[in-house]
Amino acid sequence: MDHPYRHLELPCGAPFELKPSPGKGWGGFATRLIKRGEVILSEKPLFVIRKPWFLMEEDDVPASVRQLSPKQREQFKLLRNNASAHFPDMGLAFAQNNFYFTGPSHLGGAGDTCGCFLLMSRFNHSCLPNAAVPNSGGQGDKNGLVCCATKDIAAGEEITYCYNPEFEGKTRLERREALGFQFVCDCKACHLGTAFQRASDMRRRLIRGLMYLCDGEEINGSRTKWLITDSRMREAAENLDTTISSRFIYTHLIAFFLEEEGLLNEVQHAKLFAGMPLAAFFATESNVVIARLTVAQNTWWKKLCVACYLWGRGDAADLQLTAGLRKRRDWGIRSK
Ligand SMILES: C[S@@+](CC[C@H](N)C(=O)[O-])C[C@H]1O[C@@H](n2cnc3c(N)ncnc32)[C@H](O)[C@@H]1O
Repeated sequence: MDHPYRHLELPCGAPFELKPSPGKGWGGFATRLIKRGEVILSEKPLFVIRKPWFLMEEDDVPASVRQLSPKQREQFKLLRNNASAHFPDMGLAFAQNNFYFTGPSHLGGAGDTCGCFLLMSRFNHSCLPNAAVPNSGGQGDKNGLVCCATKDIAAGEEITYCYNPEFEGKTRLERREALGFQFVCDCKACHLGTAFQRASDMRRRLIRGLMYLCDGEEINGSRTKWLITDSRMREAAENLDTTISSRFIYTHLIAFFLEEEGLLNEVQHAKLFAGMPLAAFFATESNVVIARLTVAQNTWWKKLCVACYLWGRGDAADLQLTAGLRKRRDWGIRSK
C-alpha cells in the first residue's frame, strides 16, 4: 500500500529504509551492515525556529512553512502522527519532528533553536539504542545533525537512538514517566521483572548518583537531597570539593556501569574523559603513576581496579581543580 513516508526523500546511498515497525508506527531499518561509528544520516533541518520552545507562538511554525519552497512544503506535509493520522495542526507536526539545540549555533545564531528534521525524527526510541544523535540537546553545527551507529547494526535491524540524554541515569519507571506515558518502550531494560531490568535499574541509579558526586548537581542542573543520603558527601559534591582521586574513581565506575548496561560508546566516552581529562590533573607524583597505570589497562574492569588504589588520597592539585570548577560554575558553564 502506498504510504506518505514512501515519498520522503532519502539521501543517495543511505544505509537504511523506512518501513513499518510493529507497535511503533514506522521506523528506520538498516539495509546493510552498518559498522559501529559509521554515519547513518547527516541531515540539515528543513527549517529552524530561533527561539526557545517556551517562547514559541502559534504562527511561528505556519510562518516558517510558508517560506519553504513548494517541494519542501510537500515533504513537510508527508509527516504523519506516528505514521498514521494527519497532524491536527502544523505546530504539533513540528513538536513531534524537531530537535532542540542549546547555545550559539551556526543553525540559529545565538540562543535556543529548534529545527525540523524530516528523516532524523523517523527513527524510533530505545533505552538500549544502537545509534546516537550526539548534537541534539547540545550545539547544532552548520551541517545540522548527524546520527551515528554506536554498535554494529545488522542488515534488517531497526535503527534506534535514545530520545532523552538523561535516561542513562533513570530507572525503568522514571523513564516511563519522562516519556509522558506516550508509548511504552519494549527494550530489554524495560521488560519488567527480568534480572536484566533489575540490574539495569540499579546500574542507572548508581550512574546518576556518581554523576551527582562529580558534578554537584543533576544532569538538568537541579539539586536533590534524596540521591546522596550521606550529607557530608553530598555537600562536598555540591561545593565542588570532591577530590581528583574520588572523581577519577567515580568516572571509571560510571564508564564500567555504562559498559555493563550496553551504553558505553564514543559519545559517552568523550563526555566522560575528553571534556575534563582527569588523569592529566594529578600533580602528586604517586597519584600520577596510578593514573597512568589506570589509563594503560585494556578493560574497564581492570582500569577500575587500578583506579581504586587512589581511594582516599588527596592531591596537590585538589584546591586548584575546585577553584577552577567553581569559576566555571560562576560563569554559568555546565559540565555537560
Ligand atoms: C519522532 S516519532 C518516530 C517515528 C514514528 N514511529 C513514525 O512512524 O513517524 C516518535 C513517535 O514514534 C513512536 N515511538 C518511538 N519509539 C517508540 C518505541 N520504542 N515504542 C513505541 N512507540 C515508539 C511514538 O509514537 C512516538 O511518539
